Amino acid sequence: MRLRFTKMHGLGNDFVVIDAIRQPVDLTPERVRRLADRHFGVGCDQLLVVEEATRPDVDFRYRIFNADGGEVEQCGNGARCFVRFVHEQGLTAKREIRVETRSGIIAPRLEDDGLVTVDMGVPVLEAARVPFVSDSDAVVQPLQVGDASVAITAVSMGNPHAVQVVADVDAAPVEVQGALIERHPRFPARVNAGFVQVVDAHRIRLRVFERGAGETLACGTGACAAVVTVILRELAQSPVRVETRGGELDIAWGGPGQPVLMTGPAVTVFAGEIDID
Ligand SMILES: N[C@@H](CCC[C@H](N)C(=O)O)C(=O)O
Repeated sequence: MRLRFTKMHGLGNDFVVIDAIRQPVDLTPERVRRLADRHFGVGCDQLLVVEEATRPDVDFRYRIFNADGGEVEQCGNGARCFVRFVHEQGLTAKREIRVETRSGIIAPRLEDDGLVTVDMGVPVLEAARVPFVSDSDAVVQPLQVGDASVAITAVSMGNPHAVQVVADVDAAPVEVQGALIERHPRFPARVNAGFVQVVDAHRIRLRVFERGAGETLACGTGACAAVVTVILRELAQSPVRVETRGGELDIAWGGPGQPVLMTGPAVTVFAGEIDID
């Protein structure tokens, strides 16, 4: 199978984007892993597939696969790249679009300055399985990770995140602890592990060990989950600028029951074709 693809990134979280509207695409987990391979394929953290909508009230369907081949529910940096892709490819002229994902509909908007704002939906506090909680036990929970007991907030942004607050994100044991948290029995579907340092009421620093991809330079849904966490823990207030190793994102959240708005860049790097068996 010969596939046309576009390589994109959002703050260094990189993607292979495939148009499945204008070419036949048949992906298996093995093919995803080969495309994502940085030595034998194109290389990416996630593969994004753009498809026709399956319902009349949305413009497109968008599917997300981690580098390990697993299909997942949501991807924030990918959502921004998705909008830039459908514009650059002439698939739509709309600046505000509605997109089906595995975890529901999101609404990204291409701004006049080229940045993209995405309504990422209402976060859910996993411990309580409700979007509105006042119970602090549900906000901060102990998790035994190897020899350490860490205090996590389990937030779903459509996909799962376990966020902990650390004193210094550069010194945080992201690789070692992130890998243990990703596969912790508390999260049967595995989880993205976030490490957040509060700089001041409107600025945090973040690293994320992503499920199915390892540590990435930035994670959009991770940034949303981190902001929800620090606001619920009363360590910060909306809006919050999130510093990642790949750059900065702006996140606004009005509190429980409200959607999270994420604004940041999306960049096209190159396009190509690849033969994949
Ligand atoms: N990098 C993404 C998240 C991609 C999916 C994640 N690894 C998961 O398994 O849930 C983002 O920008 O949100």
